[in-house]
Amino acid sequence: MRVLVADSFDSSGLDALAKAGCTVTYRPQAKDQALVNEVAAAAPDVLIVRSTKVPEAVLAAGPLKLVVRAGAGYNTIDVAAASRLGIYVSNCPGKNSIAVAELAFALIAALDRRIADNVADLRAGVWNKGEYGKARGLFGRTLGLIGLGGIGSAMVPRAQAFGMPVVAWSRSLTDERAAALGITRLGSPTEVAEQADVVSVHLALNGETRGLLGADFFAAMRDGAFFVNTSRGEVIDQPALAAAVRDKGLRAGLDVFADEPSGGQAEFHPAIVDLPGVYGTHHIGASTDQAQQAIADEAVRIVRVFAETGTVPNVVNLARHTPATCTVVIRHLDRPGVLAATLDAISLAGLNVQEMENVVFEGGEAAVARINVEGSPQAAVVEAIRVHDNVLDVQVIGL
Ligand SMILES: NC(=O)c1ccc[n+]([C@@H]2O[C@H](COP(=O)([O-])OP(=O)(O)OC[C@H]3O[C@@H](n4cnc5c(N)ncnc54)[C@H](O)[C@@H]3O)[C@@H](O)[C@H]2O)c1
Ligand SMILES: O=C(O)[C@H](O)COP(=O)(O)O
Repeated sequence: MRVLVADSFDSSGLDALAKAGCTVTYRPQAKDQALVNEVAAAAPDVLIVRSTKVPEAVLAAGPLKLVVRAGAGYNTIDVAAASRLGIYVSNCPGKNSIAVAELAFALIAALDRRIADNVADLRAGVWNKGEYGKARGLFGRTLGLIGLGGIGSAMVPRAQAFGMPVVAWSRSLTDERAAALGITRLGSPTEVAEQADVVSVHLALNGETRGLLGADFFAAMRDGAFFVNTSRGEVIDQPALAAAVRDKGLRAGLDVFADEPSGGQAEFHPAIVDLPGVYGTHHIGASTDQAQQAIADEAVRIVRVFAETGTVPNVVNLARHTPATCTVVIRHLDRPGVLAATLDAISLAGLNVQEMENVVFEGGEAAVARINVEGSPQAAVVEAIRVHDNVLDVQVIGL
């Protein structure tokens, strides 16, 4: 299996891929047209990336079968194009959650004590205990979480260790899960904004979450509250946040920015980072040795399973629902030609097969095929399948 790795990747992962028999091309700097050229030249089966953008031109440049996002968020991959081209997209869910939660807490503590300003003043020869001695402290202040997936969940025990009550909004959070976690479930992001002293955002970026937190959300936040975003810059309306920083004394810790560079070094100067009270970091949430090792292990596991079984762990772009309207269940003797004849009958009837499986009973004498089709097989089609010498029984179940 040929694997192109187009981002920095833990060396243990490169070694493990080679040990698994993969031919590995490592091009951590390949971006844009250079990446298109690398895919065309290396003809990889698998592309592994971190934040490197994977547009349709990259997907179409070679015989790719699988793109592995060595991380959590896959918004930088044109998933719709991958789906059209029949290319799997997988990610490594949960493997960097602790690292990101650690950074979010580092930002929260840094905002409270204004650590970055402390450091800058001291380096400039200014001693100012009078000013920097004014901090409210975190104990007893409420943390509001928006999104309670891998990272949001990792925030909860950390907040509890700091003595911070937690309120949260997440589309799938139930009262039962909230009670089990020892947190309070709220009904909307705005309610979180109203009730929290510190808000931390942990949403995936997609069509529904882009720009989700705008002027109304920041208007609902408490004066002087803290806002931390380690998810994606595009989830928030950055000018609205900047206005809230200026007008109501919000402090913000931002690890991610709209239109940030996808590589390790570049010119980049978003206006918001110049505001007093805003601490920006360089999209480093996942960048700990521990997290990158765990990510590499998972990316290698995905490639190995794919190479060894043809199935792919953690796929994010399989259809959740197909247009199938019924399942044709064929109990048959496990002989060559049964499935071919069945599919011929289905095809001749103009029915479109959506999904299928065939399971074999112990001993290998008999098997059952389940074929989900779009459309209703007429009695004649069912009979055409049933008359095959090795078919025992045919049943049609509506979906
Ligand atoms: N700063 C970093 O280095 C860093 C590292 C890892 C992840 N991230 C970002 O953080 C995000 C969250 O990571 P995670 O590991 O917790 O992912 P996750 O998939 O476990 O959680 C995603 C959360 O987003 C919510 N969500 C998704 N679509 C939604 C929608 N349409 N409406 C409402 N809620 C929706 C989910 O319900 C879930 O709560 C990632 O998608 C990624 O963008 C950043
Ligand atoms: O979604 C992720 O996993 C993070 O944003 C990490 O991005 P990175 O791999 O480019 O550091």
